[in-house]
Amino acid sequence: MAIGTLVLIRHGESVWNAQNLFTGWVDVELSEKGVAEAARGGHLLREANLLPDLVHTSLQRRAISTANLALDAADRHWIPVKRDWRLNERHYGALQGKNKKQTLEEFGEEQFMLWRRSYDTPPPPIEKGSEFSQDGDPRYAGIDAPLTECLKDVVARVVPYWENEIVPDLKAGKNVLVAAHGNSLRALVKHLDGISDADIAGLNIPTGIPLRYDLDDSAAPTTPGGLYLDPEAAKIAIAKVANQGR
Ligand SMILES: O=C(O)[C@@H](CO)OP(=O)(O)O
Repeated sequence: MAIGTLVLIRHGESVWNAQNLFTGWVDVELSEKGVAEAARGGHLLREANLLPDLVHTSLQRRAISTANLALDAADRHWIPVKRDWRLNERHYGALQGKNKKQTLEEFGEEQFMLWRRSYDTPPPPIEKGSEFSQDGDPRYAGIDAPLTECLKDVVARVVPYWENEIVPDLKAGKNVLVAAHGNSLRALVKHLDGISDADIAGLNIPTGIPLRYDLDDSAAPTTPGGLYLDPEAAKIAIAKVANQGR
């Protein structure tokens, strides 16, 4: 059986993306623009005749809503869904809820970029019980939820999920949509494309634009980097993510 096609989609713009706040595990909703981006993502899937048979999402509203809106627009709202915390955004520790521009001004460019894009430097841990902490959230009952994460920590949870949960669906011939987050998708793309720990700092994922990966029988990409369904819009949106905080 031919292996299915993989499509990754980062959620549409969230209300905290619009306000330039570190978000992580805080469960914010899509902005109006994000709702439109998600629906457009679904139209792009339909135009490309890239219809998912199955969707994987995180446990966070912005990814779940994006999947629902995109699949609705593609007339695939009825497909099976699997959700898992391992596709969640990177936990941003004590930075959750903080403004990116103010953080840059307060701590300087070097520290800001270390926290935001270095592979193995996590932000300080969030204090349990503080305003933007997730302790007591029933969706994380039974897991050892992180209090902060660097990208390396995200790779350590996303890659096993990819291997054990997503690859078997692809190998069963299903086209799989993964609706997730900037940093959980950076972790997955790092693994798929074999990007080095240093080079991954320069990779950013735009909101709401489907990224197609055709795979060989071992689920390795045949086109490194995949193909955005709207490459021009992706280029502009990638630069916008890279420049957040400035
Ligand atoms: O705030 C976050 O959770 C992420 C994604 O929006 O931000 P960044 O791109 O700065 O890692």
